[in-house]
Amino acid sequence: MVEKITVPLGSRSYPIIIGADVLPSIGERLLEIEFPRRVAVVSTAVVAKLYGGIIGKSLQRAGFEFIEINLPDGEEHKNLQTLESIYDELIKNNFDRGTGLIALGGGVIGDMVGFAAATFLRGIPFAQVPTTLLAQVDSSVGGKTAVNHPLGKNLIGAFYQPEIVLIDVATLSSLEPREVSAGMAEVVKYGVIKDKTFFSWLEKEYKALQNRDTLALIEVVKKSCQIKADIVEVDEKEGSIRAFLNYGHTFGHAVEALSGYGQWKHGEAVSVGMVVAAKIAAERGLCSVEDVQRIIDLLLKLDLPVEPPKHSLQDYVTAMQRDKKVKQGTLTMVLNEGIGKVQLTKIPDIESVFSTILTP
Ligand SMILES: NC(=O)c1ccc[n+]([C@@H]2O[C@H](COP(=O)([O-])OP(=O)(O)OC[C@H]3O[C@@H](n4cnc5c(N)ncnc54)[C@H](O)[C@@H]3O)[C@@H](O)[C@H]2O)c1
Ligand SMILES: O=C(O)C(=O)C[C@@H](O)[C@H](O)[C@H](O)COP(=O)(O)O
Ligand SMILES: [Zn+2]
Repeated sequence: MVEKITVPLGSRSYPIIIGADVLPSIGERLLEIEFPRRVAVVSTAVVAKLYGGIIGKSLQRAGFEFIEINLPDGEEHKNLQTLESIYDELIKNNFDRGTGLIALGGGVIGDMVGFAAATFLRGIPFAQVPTTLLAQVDSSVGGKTAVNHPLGKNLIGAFYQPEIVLIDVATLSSLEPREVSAGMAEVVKYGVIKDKTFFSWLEKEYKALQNRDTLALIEVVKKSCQIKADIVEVDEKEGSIRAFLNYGHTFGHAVEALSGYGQWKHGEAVSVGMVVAAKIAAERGLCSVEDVQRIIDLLLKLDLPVEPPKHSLQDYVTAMQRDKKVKQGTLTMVLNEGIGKVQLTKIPDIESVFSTILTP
């Protein structure tokens, strides 16, 4: 069974293919969309060892010429130095405007390869082949590409859409349980921002997802990609409602940067960030304390953290002032109205708002 969702963006529209045996047909699927016949498969050693062979065979069968580039693994390597190593390989191998990139891996690989594709020769086509739950439900879709700066997450990047997203949920069988939980944080986010019924479904079905039941995984990936595609269709470059997808990220990104990239998984930091956002929402009467508790309970069931790491209030404030939703010095946060709906709220007084939440 193969599901297909379209991200409708006019001439830059693209398909998301979701199934449990998609990798062996990658070559044919890239031929169908007239992807360049000379490509670089960019991955990490771990993922290339697991899935590079299947992809290589499929590309070869379909007549593609390809090279493989393996990058160092982990959030701590999502930076300009690693990006430069991609350009180096492409230039050494004479990649030109008739070539393309394939991002094979988690969100770190997808974000970096997307940014390399956006900038190399001012833009070459790329395909997303996400292999973590987080990348399948979120990062491979929507065209946000970036690297981190030591002082802040994703501060250097571009909006650049892939030509296709090829999702094989069978790749999730080799994932560490901690990575499944991290991906589920972004899934919970979709329930809180957009769909109360989906949130309730997650409260009931979370075990099937943790056990990696194939049908449950396809269902959750499909639902998540559809919610994201619907938002991106309306607001590709975050002029308005796309910011809803940033729920939990203002505080989450501060946690990641302050703790040292890689110490907290992105999904774990978002988990804590959602709890913080929900508590602020409750303080302002936007949601009830029962709603906050429901969010906490679901995150705990998914083995996700709900308490922030200890950093000074001033460090948190400084980090959050670098959020991309700060304009003319004022932060806009995404706050939940109950469960299933969010709003954008200006926070001119970050320090006083967060001192109430962070001080026990
Ligand atoms: N662009 C976006 O819209 C967007 C959305 C959400 C998150 N992100 C970014 O995504 C990144 C997090 O992505 P992530 O959680 O996938 O982390 P990740 O890319 O670091 O992958 C997690 C780990 O899983 C390993 N791995 C990948 N696939 C595997 C598989 N099938 N089997 C076994 N191991 C596998 C990787 O080697 C890595 O060690 C962050 O940098 C975050 O900022 C971007
Ligand atoms: O696609 C989006 O828009 C998102 O905000 C999705 C987030 O899950 C993702 O982590 C994104 O990279 C954060 O964006 P940023 O603009 O805050 O860096
Ligand atoms: Zn995220």
